[in-house]
Amino acid sequence: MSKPILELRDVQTVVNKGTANETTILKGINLTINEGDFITIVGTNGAGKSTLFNVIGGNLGVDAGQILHSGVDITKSSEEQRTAFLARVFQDPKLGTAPRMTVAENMLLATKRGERRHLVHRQLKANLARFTELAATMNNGLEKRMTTATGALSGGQRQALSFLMATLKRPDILLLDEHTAALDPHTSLNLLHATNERITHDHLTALMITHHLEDALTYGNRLLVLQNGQIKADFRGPEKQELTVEKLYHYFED
Ligand SMILES: Nc1ncnc2c1ncn2[C@@H]1O[C@H](COP(=O)(O)OP(=O)(O)OP(=O)(O)O)[C@@H](O)[C@H]1O
Repeated sequence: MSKPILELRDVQTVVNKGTANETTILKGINLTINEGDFITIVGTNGAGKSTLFNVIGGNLGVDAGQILHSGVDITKSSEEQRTAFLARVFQDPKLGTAPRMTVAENMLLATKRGERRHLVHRQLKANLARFTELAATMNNGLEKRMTTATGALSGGQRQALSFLMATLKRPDILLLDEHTAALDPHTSLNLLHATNERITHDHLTALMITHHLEDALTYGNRLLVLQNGQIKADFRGPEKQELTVEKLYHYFED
């Protein structure tokens, strides 16, 4: 049986505390994520999806409740500490890569996620063949640009690189925050296929926020609907397989 890799127990997050704008964003989130879960997350604008990733990633503190990683309480641990076991890919292709460094240099840095990082050129040479092979799995010509500065890549190639970097050193938890939303339909589909391949092949545990209901249905073994800071539905296995866009769409109606 799969083991819980991440647990959120009655997590609440309040912003603008003590002011007239005080708002509770996450209103008691209870969530157990098992090893190998690939969870897609949908919900209306402002439902709290990115905030959920922020509290998991440690970018935002919690005001009540607990977060556990493999049974260990990490509620108070910093964002930096969590990078040892967690990786995140954002919507913006510019985030997650160093623009002046080459593709290969960025990949080398990514192998040291969660450690003190510095580039050793000897290691670059030793890893180049492996990095090139990995880049080729992205199916977008990234492997031909290993010595190109990342800032000169297309948005699709840069986002593919961000994804590769997030998974190069196996994370216990991979957070995908609308990571294909800024890409054109073809490039987006290509990255989604590559994402699914990597998650399935490496048995990664991943959470993926998307506004595309078809994608939320197609990928993963679980689907969460977030509404107004709460988990409104949690579909798994056969229940998820039987879901349709029409049924899911009801959650978006007033
Ligand atoms: N640091 C913050 N300070 C004040 N309000 C915040 C903060 N972070 C999030 N919010 C508010 O909390 C609510 C949830 O935001 P969040 O970005 O998590 O929603 P979302 O589901 O990711 O939305 P979208 O689909 O538009 O990306 C929004 O109303 C947002 O304005």
